[in-house]
Amino acid sequence: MPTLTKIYSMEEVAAHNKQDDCWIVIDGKVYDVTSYMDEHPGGDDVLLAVTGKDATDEFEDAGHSKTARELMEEYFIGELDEDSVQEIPELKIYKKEEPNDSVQKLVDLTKQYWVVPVSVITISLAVSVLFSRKK
Ligand code: HEM
Repeated sequence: MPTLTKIYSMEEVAAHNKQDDCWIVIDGKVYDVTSYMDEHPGGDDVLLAVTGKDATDEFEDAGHSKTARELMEEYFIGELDEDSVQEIPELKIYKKEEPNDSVQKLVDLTKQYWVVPVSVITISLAVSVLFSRKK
Protein backbone atom coordinates (compact mmCIF):
# COMPACT_ATOMS: atom_id res chain seq x y z
CA MET A 1 0.00 0.00 0.00
CA PRO A 2 1.47 3.41 -0.91
CA THR A 3 2.38 5.60 2.02
CA LEU A 4 0.82 9.03 2.10
CA THR A 5 3.37 11.79 2.36
CA LYS A 6 2.15 15.00 3.85
CA ILE A 7 2.81 18.12 1.78
CA TYR A 8 3.51 21.40 3.55
CA SER A 9 3.73 24.89 2.16
CA MET A 10 6.77 27.02 2.99
CA GLU A 11 4.43 29.39 4.82
CA GLU A 12 3.24 26.53 7.05
CA VAL A 13 6.81 25.36 7.72
CA ALA A 14 7.97 28.90 8.45
CA ALA A 15 5.41 29.23 11.23
CA HIS A 16 7.39 26.63 13.24
CA ASN A 17 10.36 28.80 14.02
CA LYS A 18 10.80 28.57 17.75
CA GLN A 19 13.01 26.67 20.17
CA ASP A 20 10.06 24.53 21.29
CA ASP A 21 8.58 24.16 17.81
CA CYS A 22 11.09 24.05 14.99
CA TRP A 23 10.68 22.73 11.46
CA ILE A 24 13.35 22.90 8.78
CA VAL A 25 13.51 22.12 5.07
CA ILE A 26 16.40 20.19 3.54
CA ASP A 27 16.36 19.08 -0.07
CA GLY A 28 12.59 19.50 -0.43
CA LYS A 29 11.88 17.50 2.72
CA VAL A 30 10.38 18.86 5.92
CA TYR A 31 11.86 17.88 9.30
CA ASP A 32 10.45 18.58 12.73
CA VAL A 33 13.66 18.97 14.71
CA THR A 34 12.00 20.27 17.90
CA SER A 35 13.06 17.26 19.98
CA TYR A 36 16.56 17.35 18.45
CA MET A 37 17.34 20.98 19.20
CA ASP A 38 19.21 20.32 22.46
CA GLU A 39 21.07 17.31 21.08
CA HIS A 40 22.20 18.75 17.74
CA PRO A 41 26.03 18.82 17.81
CA GLY A 42 25.95 21.95 15.63
CA GLY A 43 23.76 23.74 18.16
CA ASP A 44 20.14 24.81 18.19
CA ASP A 45 20.87 28.33 17.00
CA VAL A 46 21.90 27.12 13.51
CA LEU A 47 18.66 25.19 13.19
CA LEU A 48 16.59 28.17 14.29
CA ALA A 49 18.47 30.39 11.87
CA VAL A 50 17.34 28.36 8.85
CA THR A 51 13.63 28.17 9.61
CA GLY A 52 11.38 29.51 6.88
CA LYS A 53 13.81 28.79 4.07
CA ASP A 54 15.50 25.92 2.28
CA ALA A 55 18.45 24.88 4.49
CA THR A 56 20.00 22.46 1.99
CA ASP A 57 23.09 24.59 1.35
CA GLU A 58 23.74 25.20 5.06
CA PHE A 59 23.25 21.49 5.79
CA GLU A 60 25.66 20.45 3.03
CA ASP A 61 28.19 23.13 3.98
CA ALA A 62 28.39 21.65 7.49
CA GLY A 63 29.62 18.40 5.91
CA HIS A 64 27.22 16.07 7.72
CA SER A 65 28.21 12.44 8.11
CA LYS A 66 26.31 9.38 6.87
CA THR A 67 25.15 8.86 10.46
CA ALA A 68 23.70 12.37 10.54
CA ARG A 69 21.86 11.71 7.26
CA GLU A 70 20.40 8.49 8.63
CA LEU A 71 19.39 10.27 11.82
CA MET A 72 17.51 12.87 9.81
CA GLU A 73 14.91 10.32 8.79
CA GLU A 74 13.69 10.17 12.39
CA TYR A 75 12.58 13.78 12.10
CA PHE A 76 11.05 13.61 8.62
CA ILE A 77 7.41 14.70 8.64
CA GLY A 78 6.62 15.43 4.99
CA GLU A 79 7.57 17.14 1.78
CA LEU A 80 7.65 20.73 0.75
CA ASP A 81 5.14 22.04 -1.75
CA GLU A 82 7.69 23.46 -4.18
CA ASP A 83 5.06 25.77 -5.69
CA SER A 84 4.80 27.55 -2.34
CA VAL A 85 8.43 28.60 -2.47
CA GLN A 86 8.68 32.17 -3.56
CA GLU A 87 11.52 32.57 -5.98
CA ILE A 88 13.62 35.67 -5.67
CA PRO A 89 13.37 37.24 -9.08
CA GLU A 90 16.77 37.31 -10.70
CA LEU A 91 18.29 40.69 -10.84
CA LYS A 92 17.77 42.08 -14.26
CA ILE A 93 20.84 43.62 -15.72
CA TYR A 94 19.78 46.66 -17.59
CA LYS A 95 22.16 47.26 -20.43
CA LYS A 96 22.62 50.84 -21.34
CA GLU A 97 21.20 51.33 -24.80
CA GLU A 98 24.13 51.69 -27.12
CA PRO A 99 23.53 53.97 -30.09
CA ASN A 100 23.90 52.48 -33.53
CA ASP A 101 27.48 51.29 -33.76
CA SER A 102 28.49 52.73 -37.14
CA VAL A 103 26.81 56.05 -36.42
CA GLN A 104 28.66 56.21 -33.12
CA LYS A 105 31.98 55.44 -34.84
CA LEU A 106 31.38 58.23 -37.34
CA VAL A 107 30.56 60.65 -34.52
CA ASP A 108 33.74 59.62 -32.68
CA LEU A 109 35.86 60.00 -35.80
CA THR A 110 34.38 63.41 -36.51
CA LYS A 111 35.19 64.49 -32.98
CA GLN A 112 38.73 63.20 -33.33
CA TYR A 113 39.45 64.47 -36.83
CA TRP A 114 37.35 67.64 -36.94
CA VAL A 115 40.29 69.44 -38.56
CA VAL A 116 39.83 67.46 -41.80
CA PRO A 117 36.27 68.55 -42.72
CA VAL A 118 36.92 72.11 -41.48
CA SER A 119 40.07 72.32 -43.65
CA VAL A 120 38.24 70.92 -46.69
CA ILE A 121 35.46 73.49 -46.31
CA THR A 122 37.95 76.36 -45.75
CA ILE A 123 40.06 75.40 -48.78
CA SER A 124 37.00 75.04 -51.04
CA LEU A 125 35.72 78.44 -49.89
CA ALA A 126 39.13 80.01 -50.53
CA VAL A 127 39.38 78.44 -54.01
CA SER A 128 35.86 79.53 -54.97
CA VAL A 129 36.58 83.10 -53.77
CA LEU A 130 39.83 83.18 -55.79
CA PHE A 131 38.10 81.90 -58.92
CA SER A 132 35.24 84.37 -58.62
CA ARG A 133 37.78 87.25 -58.33
CA LYS A 134 39.70 86.18 -61.42
CA LYS A 135 36.57 86.38 -63.59
C1 HEM B 1 17.49 16.94 10.68
C2 HEM B 1 18.51 17.72 10.43
C3 HEM B 1 19.88 17.58 11.02
C4 HEM B 1 20.47 16.51 11.66
C5 HEM B 1 19.86 15.16 11.96
C6 HEM B 1 21.81 16.92 11.99
C7 HEM B 1 22.72 16.12 12.65
C8 HEM B 1 24.01 16.44 12.93
C9 HEM B 1 25.01 15.56 13.47
C10 HEM B 1 24.77 14.10 13.86
C11 HEM B 1 26.16 16.24 13.59
C12 HEM B 1 27.54 15.70 14.11
C13 HEM B 1 28.52 15.56 12.96
C14 HEM B 1 28.07 14.56 11.93
O1 HEM B 1 27.83 13.39 12.29
O2 HEM B 1 27.96 14.95 10.74
C15 HEM B 1 25.90 17.57 13.12
C16 HEM B 1 26.83 18.58 13.08
C17 HEM B 1 26.59 19.83 12.60
N1 HEM B 1 25.42 20.29 12.07
FE1 HEM B 1 23.72 19.25 11.86
N2 HEM B 1 22.03 18.19 11.60
C18 HEM B 1 20.88 18.62 10.98
C19 HEM B 1 20.67 19.85 10.40
C20 HEM B 1 21.59 20.85 10.33
C21 HEM B 1 21.40 22.12 9.68
C22 HEM B 1 20.16 22.54 8.93
C23 HEM B 1 22.54 22.84 9.87
C24 HEM B 1 22.89 24.22 9.41
C25 HEM B 1 22.02 25.18 9.30
C26 HEM B 1 23.45 22.02 10.65
C27 HEM B 1 24.70 22.41 11.05
C28 HEM B 1 25.61 21.60 11.67
C29 HEM B 1 26.97 22.00 12.00
C30 HEM B 1 27.58 23.38 11.74
C31 HEM B 1 27.57 20.90 12.56
C32 HEM B 1 29.02 20.80 12.99
C33 HEM B 1 29.20 20.91 14.47
C34 HEM B 1 30.66 20.79 14.81
O3 HEM B 1 31.29 19.79 14.46
O4 HEM B 1 31.17 21.73 15.39
N3 HEM B 1 22.84 20.83 10.90
N4 HEM B 1 24.60 17.68 12.72
